[in-house]
Parts: sequence; C-alpha cells; structure tokens
Amino acid sequence: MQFNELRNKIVDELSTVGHRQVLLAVAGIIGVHFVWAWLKWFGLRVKNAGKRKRKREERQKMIDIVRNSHVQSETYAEAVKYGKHKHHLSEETIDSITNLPTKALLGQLKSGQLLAVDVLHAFQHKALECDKDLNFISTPIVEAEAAAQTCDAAVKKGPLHGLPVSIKESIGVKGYDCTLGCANWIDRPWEEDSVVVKVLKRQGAIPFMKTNVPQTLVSTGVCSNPIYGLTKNPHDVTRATGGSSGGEGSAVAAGASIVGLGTDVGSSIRVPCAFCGVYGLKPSWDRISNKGNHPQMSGNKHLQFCVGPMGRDVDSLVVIMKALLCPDMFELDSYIPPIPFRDEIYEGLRPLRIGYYWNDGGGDAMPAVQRAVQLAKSVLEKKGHLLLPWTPPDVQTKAFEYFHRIALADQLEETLLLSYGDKRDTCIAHHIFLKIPYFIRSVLAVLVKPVDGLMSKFLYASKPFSSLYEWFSYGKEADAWKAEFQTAWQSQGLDAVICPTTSCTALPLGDMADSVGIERFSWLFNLLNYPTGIIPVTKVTADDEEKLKQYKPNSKYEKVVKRGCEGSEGLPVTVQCATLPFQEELCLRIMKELEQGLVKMEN
Ligand SMILES: CCCCCC/C=C\CCCCCCCC(=O)NCCO
Repeated sequence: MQFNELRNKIVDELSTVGHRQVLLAVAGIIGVHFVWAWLKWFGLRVKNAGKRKRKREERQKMIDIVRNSHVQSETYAEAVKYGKHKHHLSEETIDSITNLPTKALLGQLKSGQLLAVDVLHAFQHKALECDKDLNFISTPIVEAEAAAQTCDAAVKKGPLHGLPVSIKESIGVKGYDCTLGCANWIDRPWEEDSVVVKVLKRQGAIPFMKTNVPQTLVSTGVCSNPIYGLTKNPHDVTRATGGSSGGEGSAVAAGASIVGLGTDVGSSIRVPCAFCGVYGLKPSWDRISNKGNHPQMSGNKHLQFCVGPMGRDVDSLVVIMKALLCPDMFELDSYIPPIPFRDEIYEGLRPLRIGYYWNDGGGDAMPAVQRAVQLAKSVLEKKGHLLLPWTPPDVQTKAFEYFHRIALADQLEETLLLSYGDKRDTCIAHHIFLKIPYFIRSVLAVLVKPVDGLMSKFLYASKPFSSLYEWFSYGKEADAWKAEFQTAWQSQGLDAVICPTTSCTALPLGDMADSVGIERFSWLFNLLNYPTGIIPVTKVTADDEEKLKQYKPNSKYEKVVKRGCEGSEGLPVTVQCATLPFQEELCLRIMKELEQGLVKMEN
C-alpha cells in the first residue's frame, strides 16, 4: 500500500471514531505513561530501601571485623597469646599515640620507635569508640591491617611511612563504593584507587576509614544521608559538623584521625573545618589530581572541585601536600601541572602585605568571628607583616550571581538524579525548589524579597541558561570579572587576605543548619579559584556571647545565624586565608606563622 493510501485510510477510520474517542485514547496513553513512570519510581524506592538496609548491615560487619581484631590487654605477652595481629595497647598508650602532633608521630614511625600496626590500631580503636556518639565512619577500610604489616616489614620508608589517613566517602578507594549517601550508587565498588589514594599509599600512608558525607555532597550545613545517617560535631553533639566533608571534620576534631582528604567545590572542606575547629586547605583547581573520584559536579569547568587535606595542625596539611605533589601524581594524571611543593615559598621570610575584612558587603560576621579575624591580624602584625583593611569588590552583587548561577547551571539536575527514587535527606530538601519553573521562581523572588533578601537573591541567581551561547557568554563575563578582581587585589599589592570562613560558628542541627547560605564568605574563593586555608584561632567566649546580644541583624539570614550562635561559648572559631592561584605554599606559610604566633600567645 502506498503511503498516501495508508494516510487516507487512517484519516477515514479516525473520522468515523469521533473526537471524543480520540481524546480518550490520548488521555489513556498519557495516563498509562505516568502510571508506568510512577511504578518504576516506586519500585526503585522499595529496592533502594532494601539496599540501604543491607549497606548498613555490611558497615556493621566491617566495624565488627576491625573491632574483633582488637583485643585489649595490658601486656605484650597477653597480646601474643591472642595472636600476632591483636593489639596490646592500653588506653594510656592509645591516647599518647593518637594525641601526638603529626610531625612527631611520623618521626617515631620512621625511627621505628612506633610500629605502623600499633599506630593503626590506636587510631582504629579511637575511631570506633568516638564513632559510637559521632557517626563519622561510612566504612572502615579492612585492608589497612595488611598494609600496616607490610609497612612494618618494609626496608625502604616513604615520607608518610605508616601514617593512618582517613578518606572522604566520595574519594575512590579500590573495592569500596562511593555512594555520596545515595542508594543508587550502592554495589558499585571502585575498581581502582583514585590517583590521590594511590600516591598516598605509595608514600607509605595507610588509608583506614572512609568518612561520612551529606547526601549528594551538595550541603554545607548538615552532614547526613539516608544510608549512614547523621554525623555529629564533637564539640557539641547538638550542632552540625558542616558539609560536605563533615565526616572528616568530625573525625579529625575528635582526634580519631590525624589527617584526611576532603573535597571542595563550594566550601565543602572549609565549612566543616570551621564548624569542627580543624585545619584545612582547599587548593587551586588542578593542583591536586581529582582523577578516579566520584564524578559528581565535575562536568562544570567554571567551578571545579578540589581535593585537599584536613588535619590537626598545619604540619599535617604540609606533609600531605608535599607527599602528593610528587612525580608519581604528575605521571598518573598528566593534566596536573608538575609543580612540586616549593619549600622556598613555604619557608620564605619576606614580610607580606595581607588584607583583612569581616564584612564582604553583605553584613558583619558574628562578634566571635570578627574577634577571630582581629586576633589573626594582630598575631600576623607581630610576625612583621603589614595588615591592611580591605573590602573585596562586588562580592555580594556580581560574584554572588556568578557563583550561584554557575553552580546551579544544570538546575541541580545531576544532583537530583543521584537521589532519584531514593529517600531524600532533609539537608537537601530545598534542592527541589529548582524543579519549579524559573518564571514562578522569579515571581517568588519578588514576593519573598521584603522578608528574606537572601532567599530572594538565591532564587534570582538560580536562573537557567537558555542556550549554549548564553552559557559561553556568561562564562566569559565571569572570567572578565575575575580578572578585575585580581587587578583590585594587585593594586593593593596584596599577598593574601584573612577573613571569616563563614559568618557563624557551628549551628544547631535541624532547620537552621539546613538553611541556605552557610557557605557565606567561602564560596568566593571557589569562584576565583584561589587556594584557601582554614586555621582555628580562638574559642567563643562569654564576652562574645554578650556582644552577640547587641548584634543587630539586618536580614532574616543574620537573624537566623544570630539565633544559631546563641549558647556557643567554647566552640571553635576559625579564619580563612586566601592567596592567588597556585600559591598554596604561601597560604600554608601564613597559616603556619599564625599557628605558631597563637601558641606563643597562649604560653
Ligand atoms: C533556589 C534555592 C536552592 C539553592 C540550593 C543550592 C544552594 C547553593 C548552591 C550550590 C552550592 C554548592 C555547594 C557545594 C558543596 C561542596 O563543595 N561539595 C563538595 C563537592 O566535592
């Protein structure tokens, strides 16, 4: 039959059926489509619930394996009785090992004064004990035992000989899932270690646990997901750890890890450092390899994610950076510029010009945070540097829009897909806003503006791109603004800036820490791609609490943050130090001087 004949036949047939029946048929087809899609979604939800339960059981089994290999006994003779691999460390010894500063621990491991196996057992023991209250372990790495034994038998000792390190869940470790707290990624174990894990192992480090993350990694307040649950802050278990490297922050702050690896695309190393009071470094893009990690958010070349160390002191960050910046890493990932750690910059003595601020044009940080910046300023002045007040240009206007529009360019579609058909954690509940068509969001932005200026700004800045041309043009505009920013920085002759990490200390769990904007002060350096380090400088005092009472909030955000900071006496307060791209060594130098100056002040 010819095509025309067939078409005429169909038209004839349809004309006898009538419009009503046609409409009914179309509605039926659409209905079946939706029911089918819903059934598929529902089936996935049921399947995912089962996968999550099994994963939790598996985690418990792994914890038991590690726990059961630890038989506590006071004497070595008893340990021998239990078997060669059982640990024989008393609580006292465990404390003395786990409390050592990184350099001292490495020194004792290298000299043979401490065995890698004992050090591993001490940290495993401490981690398992602390985890009961804090829940920072997503999974122990059981191969650590064999690695420590191999290390003890080795003749050649690497720079990180026997150093136990913790690894964020999203970083690839052979044989282990990178779920990001999403059931869809359960049972997809990594076939290979990521480049950073390979290099750390080759340098003698012993990865011994993977640490928890917020579901999808796109939460900077609360670290929680439906597989492994909520991670708590060791300084106050009713407060958030920050995210997304919250498991690392909690573990390091608890003393259960001396140093670990986190990732940061929009503050994820730095907010947990601030909330948990630990040291951290977000390097420039491409200084440290990202190859072999979970690819979430890695497709957006205007905002790339960085792997960086989080640790107990500046030395821990330095030893990890030195170990990673080696020919092995440059060979395993040829996209990384082969720039080794430059001791001459880290150990430099040149007096520096450092800008400082606690208001980026979007309101003052909380009083304790302002005091922390002032404290850092006076310590650095005593070290001989020139500190200048500086307000970075256009942060709350242009930069806010550039960062958020670029970060949300795909309307979080990749992120929402990760948790499709899965239970969604409350820490990412607000992501669903991006499913509302933009024209409705823009109306909402106008309506909420009088009561919540920040939410209104978020809603405006979530504007999607209508074409690739618009996306390319916007990228060029953002690059031009970055160049202007660099000019403003260089016109002051700045080497670095010191500013708050975020405007508050650790916020209470619940709605408050789930709210948007926690990454205030830190996202700027993702947009700019400037290396940024976090240094704990003080603790909230009674006087800060008094001043907080007088703090006049100018927006709903400041009101929320002020309320969250109430009752925070004793919580750690950090500052942030940023330098120009690829100046990680300079950033670490300033952090080290600050750390030394603060210790001197205490004594
Ligand atoms: C309309 C309001 C919804 C806004 C929700 C999103 C809020 C902020 C924008 C993106 C922030 C990115 C945070 C990324 C955190 C991070 O660094 N993750 C680590 C990935 O390695």
